[in-house]
Amino acid sequence: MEEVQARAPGKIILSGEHAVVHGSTAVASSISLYTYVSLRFSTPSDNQDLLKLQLKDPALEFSWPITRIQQVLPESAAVLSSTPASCSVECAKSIAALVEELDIPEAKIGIASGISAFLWLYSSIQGFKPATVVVSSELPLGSGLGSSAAFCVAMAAALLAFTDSASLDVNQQDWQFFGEKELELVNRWAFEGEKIIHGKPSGIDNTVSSYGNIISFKSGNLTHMKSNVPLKMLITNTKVGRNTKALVAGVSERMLRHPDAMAFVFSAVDSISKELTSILKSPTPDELSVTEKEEKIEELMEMNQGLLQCMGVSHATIETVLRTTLKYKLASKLTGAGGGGCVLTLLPTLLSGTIIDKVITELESCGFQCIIAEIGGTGVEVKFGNSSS
Ligand SMILES: Nc1ncnc2c1ncn2[C@@H]1O[C@H](COP(=O)(O)OP(=O)(O)OP(=O)(O)O)[C@@H](O)[C@H]1O
Ligand SMILES: C[C@@](O)(CCO)CC(=O)[O-]
Ligand SMILES: [Mg+2]
Repeated sequence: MEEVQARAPGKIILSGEHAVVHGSTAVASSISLYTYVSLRFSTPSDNQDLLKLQLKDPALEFSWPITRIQQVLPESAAVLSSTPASCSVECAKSIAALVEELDIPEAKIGIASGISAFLWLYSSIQGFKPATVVVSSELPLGSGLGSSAAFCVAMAAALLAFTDSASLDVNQQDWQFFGEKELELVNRWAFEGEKIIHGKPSGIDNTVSSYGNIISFKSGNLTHMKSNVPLKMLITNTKVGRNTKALVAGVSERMLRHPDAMAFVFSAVDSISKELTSILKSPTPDELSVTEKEEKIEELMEMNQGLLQCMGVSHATIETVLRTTLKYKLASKLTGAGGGGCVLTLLPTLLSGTIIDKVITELESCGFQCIIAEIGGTGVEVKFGNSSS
């Protein structure tokens, strides 16, 4: 049987987005919303030499003759699946040519980077085999919940599942995790995909999607942790689309214009993330200390949001969410790249359901979409057999 499914979670960044690209510490958590990738290799009875890609979320399908891909991407055949490699500038140009041939509708042109990442990962890990790949997601795309990372992690997992690098039980029909060494390989390949979509990613998004739970991350070094505080977050999607690559580039340009001031901003974010890490890791003996910790976390979120405004990545709709939740004495901060997208609001343990309902009603009356997702769930998993099972 030559079919496998992979699923990888989205994420929220509790502190440190953007600054993490410049070497500060960041704290991120997986959330229980997943992207699914199914991979089925063609058999001789299929009698076709196409690589097919079905993207359920933008409702688009594409296919390429394998010979066309081989003609355009000969060098990727030299890449070993056990040695993640970046897509070279020449290769990126070749892939761009393949993607331009697709005539993607202008309104959905943002998915071009995802298709490019797919072509690089597929040809590098699996070479030139006819297959059908289907992608679907519970995550809003381009909203700050790590949809690109979940896409790349689930894709890398499905592609590696059939290689010698993966120590998996192909006869097991249930969801299963990779071994530690293989999971690192999935994460490193996903990072190569994120580079194509994000431009200059820090690696925190694909790492928390690969490993799950909560991580403290600084320049590739990570600390895995489970929160000793029962963090309950309201996620408000402003539904303002934006592009992480452009927002990350904008912060780098501001840093070049104001190097000293921005260095202090990044350093302050580093301190906030380190304090948040120690709060989350410290034991919580009783309810009082939970409330005390929640108050500290709220203050850190508020301070981080102020620094994100310094970086120029807030947005009018994000400010509307901040003002609305502040009326109820709740702390909020953007999560992910900002510029629209999603905003986190901490819901303290002692907050009444009535207040939560009022906040959600007011936010949704602004046209926003609110979800309360469990945070700190599992990382990437794979399941052999067809996706209907
Ligand atoms: N399910 C999917 N199907 C197809 N393409 C996807 C999917 N999920 C993500 N992508 C690709 O990733 C892009 C969105 O990535 P982007 O980094 O801009 O947003 P995000 O990852 O949701 O937010 P953030 O990086 O701030 O967490 C899409 O435009 C598309 O190219
Ligand atoms: C904005 C950013 O810090 C997080 C995006 O979710 C980019 C990155 O770290 O790759
Ligand atoms: Mg992304």
